[in-house]
Amino acid sequence: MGAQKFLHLENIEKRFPIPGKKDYIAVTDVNLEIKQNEIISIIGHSGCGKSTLLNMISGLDAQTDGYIYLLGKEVKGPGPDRAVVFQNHSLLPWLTVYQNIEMAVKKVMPELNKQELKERVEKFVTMVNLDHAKDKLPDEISGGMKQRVGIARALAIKPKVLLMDEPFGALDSLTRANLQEHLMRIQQNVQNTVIIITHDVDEAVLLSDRVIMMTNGPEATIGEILEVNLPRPRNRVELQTDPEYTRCREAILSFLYEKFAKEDE
Ligand SMILES: Nc1ncnc2c1ncn2[C@@H]1O[C@H](COP(=O)(O)OP(=O)(O)OP(=O)(O)O)[C@@H](O)[C@H]1O
Repeated sequence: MGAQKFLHLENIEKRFPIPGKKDYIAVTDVNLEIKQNEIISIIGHSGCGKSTLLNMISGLDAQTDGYIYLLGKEVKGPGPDRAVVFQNHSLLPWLTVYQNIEMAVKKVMPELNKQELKERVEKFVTMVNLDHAKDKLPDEISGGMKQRVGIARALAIKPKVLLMDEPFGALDSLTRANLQEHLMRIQQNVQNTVIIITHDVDEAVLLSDRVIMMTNGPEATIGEILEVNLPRPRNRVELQTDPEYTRCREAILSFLYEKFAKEDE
């Protein structure tokens, strides 16, 4: 028997029933193997099934055909081994930054004693540089800070896979760059497997080891997979003149705007 695969998607299909009509086949024939500690991004035009795919990996939705395995075990629903960060920070407004993270850790790691719990929460508050804001409520901090809390909360439960659905999509470009830096730095520390959905070509190249490019729906599937052979840590300014960066950017742009251009975007 070969080595166990980390995360494996096999012949995934998702159909949505449409009342009175034929089912809508959003994605089909998706086969993908994701390695441990790998950062991959999924890019494609609106409606190509990126969120659908992520929801199936998270277990929030079920595929209508095919299998998803995490470390050999079939994914059949949500679980703490897969944490999700959404575009709109889903923090509880009546809890402070600290308490939002604490609540998640308490739930997933009930075995921790008071001191261990405190240390764990503080470690992740510090990891996203929010020590100064730990007693603030979500309404009292900026959008970028809220998203950092979301990332800290997701990572604090020690997931095997971090799933991010356009996590920086709602932020201005400077805040977005700042969060990308946070994510890259954190990744160097915690070595998670990260799957990130993005519409942003530069973000995909900057962050990823591989970029998964989806064809347009209906019946969207993986069109091409691009390997990004850039060493880490990556510096966004230096990358601008790196031939590998340019090659990757051009490959994605050509896929999205030549091979699979979409008129209505
Ligand atoms: N519950 C549903 N019922 C019917 N069709 C659905 C449902 N959810 C999604 N779809 C359709 O499946 C396709 C894929 O949707 P999905 O949200 O995964 O795309 P996406 O690539 O994430 O889009 P965007 O980039 O705009 O967020 C779309 O055509 C969408 O309309």
